[in-house]
Amino acid sequence: MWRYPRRKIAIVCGLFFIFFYCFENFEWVQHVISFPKFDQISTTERAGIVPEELLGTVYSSSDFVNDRGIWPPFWNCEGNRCNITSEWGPCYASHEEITWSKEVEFFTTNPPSYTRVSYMSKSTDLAGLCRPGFIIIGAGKCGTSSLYHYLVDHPNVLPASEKQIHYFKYYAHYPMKWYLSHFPTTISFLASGALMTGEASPGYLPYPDVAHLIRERLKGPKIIAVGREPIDRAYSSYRYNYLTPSIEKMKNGKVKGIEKGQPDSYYLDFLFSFEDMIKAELQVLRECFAVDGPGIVGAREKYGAKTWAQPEFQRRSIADEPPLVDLDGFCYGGKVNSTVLRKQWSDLQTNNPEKVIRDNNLHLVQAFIGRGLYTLPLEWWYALYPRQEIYFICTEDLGDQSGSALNDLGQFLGLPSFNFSEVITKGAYNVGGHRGYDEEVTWDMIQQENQRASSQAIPLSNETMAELRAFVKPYNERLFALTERAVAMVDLSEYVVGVVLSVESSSKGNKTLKTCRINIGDENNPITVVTNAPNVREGSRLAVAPVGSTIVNEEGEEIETKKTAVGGVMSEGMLCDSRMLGWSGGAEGIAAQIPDSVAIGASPPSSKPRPKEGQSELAPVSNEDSLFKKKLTKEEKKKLAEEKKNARKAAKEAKKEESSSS
Ligand SMILES: Nc1ncnc2c1ncn2[C@@H]1O[C@H](COP(=O)(O)OS(=O)(=O)O)[C@@H](OP(=O)(O)O)[C@H]1O
Repeated sequence: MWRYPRRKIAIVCGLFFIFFYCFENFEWVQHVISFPKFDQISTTERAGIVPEELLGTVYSSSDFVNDRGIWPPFWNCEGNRCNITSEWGPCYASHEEITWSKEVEFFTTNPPSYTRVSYMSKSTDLAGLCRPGFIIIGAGKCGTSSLYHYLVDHPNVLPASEKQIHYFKYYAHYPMKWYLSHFPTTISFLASGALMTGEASPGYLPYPDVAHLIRERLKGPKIIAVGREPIDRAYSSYRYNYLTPSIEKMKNGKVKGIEKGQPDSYYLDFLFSFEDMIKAELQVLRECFAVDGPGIVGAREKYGAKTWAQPEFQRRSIADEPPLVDLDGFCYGGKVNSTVLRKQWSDLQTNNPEKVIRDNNLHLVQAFIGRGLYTLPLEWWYALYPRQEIYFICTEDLGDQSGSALNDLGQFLGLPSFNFSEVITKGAYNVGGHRGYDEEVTWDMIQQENQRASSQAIPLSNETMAELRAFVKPYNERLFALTERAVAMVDLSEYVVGVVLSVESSSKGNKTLKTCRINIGDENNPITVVTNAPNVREGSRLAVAPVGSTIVNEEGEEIETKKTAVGGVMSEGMLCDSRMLGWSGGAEGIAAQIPDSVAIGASPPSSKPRPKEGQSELAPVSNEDSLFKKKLTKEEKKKLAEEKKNARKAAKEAKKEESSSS
């Protein structure tokens, strides 16, 4: 038997390899090995734990309902009582007897505990495990790590054992018990007074079958999606998924023929530029989205007849809405983690043999733009989930240090109010291509990094940038129609920093207008801008959108700034508020203040400068109507007029009724 030990070892290793390959790649093998099917999983019949016992200890009855009267998901409660049978709140009852005083004491001084369950486990007993109350589904590189960490800092939210579990994408054939073992146990939930837990797997968003699986298996968690200006997202992904790991690989001598241990810049010659990759991807996407392109045809063929997708296909064809697209499934070479390079990139590689495209994570490296067309995957999610169960948040709002965006999200989740500002001001996670979802960087460091021009500017030629912007625009508009949130690009290069030389105030009706002479670079030819921003005075350094520059309104539409008469004076541009600059924080209609360190005539900085210690940032907000106020579209104006008319009619009728009854 052991005469040829090397051969034997090779055979055993080969068999192992074949087994794992088949197991990972062929569903039928997984069936033969037979993990319990989801519907075979029983909920435990054991008696639950009475939370009333805990009221006044770790829980208080007000924890169960927030200021807007919303219950956290899964809490089977009514009034002040929770219904305890086999399940309690988000958890399955534990088999263990719980001594509350001991447990409470233990969990106030210890982190939450997790049950370790092997993915080979055949047990269907979910006793002692809890389900997620929220799932952050992506998109990747949109701040999902920060959002997850901000949320789990809420005193009533417990973290999962890791940020991204990716169960529904990669491991859905493992038992449900394995998935739930990534969340804190029932005991730690109860003893810590937690109301929910959750996870953030950016790989969920792009896949229609993941949307369906989560809906089918969990029935309850709130879905949170994050979107960022698509070109920023694409560049972040280029750095994180391509540039940084490829340089690391070459630096460590893992690429044959390339010298190791050189400075980063040395390796750039061996890598494709952002421009190269974007051009190739634009071609792929154009082909894929053609009327009979694979994104549309593939989606129809794969999902058109599925019971859960069919109604949406039908609805869209009757309503004459754009067809559903399966971008990741059919535009980038098929399967996730596929090593298939689409023709456009393999051509690039053939023509530039000295350059490399890494062969792992190809699905991310090929989808820099695609992953930012958020509306395409989200349209599947919105078709499968009731609107009130999905929340879309913009990355640009995540850094709002007042915490208001997070407070709104907390309300949506049904959490008691919490000052998220304290958590956000500490910093952000996974910044600037740093690897590691749990790595926090302070805002000061982020600002320093942003100020280094090289890390800021997106390296695209003007033509490619314009082409890319035009390409993503209709998808941003579709996203706005779906979610009412805009992720439009702000091109700061068209705006200039100016200093106010003089201000003249005048009244127009109940508005106070200020006519400002502003030096935007040519001291002898200042421009005139009329504004009603309350925080403008002589010497203010501000950002100006001059005539000819583009502004993006709240609907995501681009409008060219024109010379316009305001209060009888010709205004040669407008002042920018934070939203126009894409800065987080800062009230609407308040002119963004630029620090003295930014030269007159230069473009404004891409993130909001932090005020110096003790320096008040802005003048008080005025209640006056603002020049920056949202411009209504024709339809919106019509709708508003109709609503006002109906309200007047209703008021009249009510009055009539009142007088006839008296
Ligand atoms: N609070 C806040 N505000 C604005 N932007 C933020 C915030 N937190 C994280 N980020 C930026 O998001 C990028 C990381 O996203 P993810 O954590 O989703 O990345 S990952 O997909 O999990 O790898 C990463 O982008 P880049 O720095 O451009 O790479 C982060 O800087």
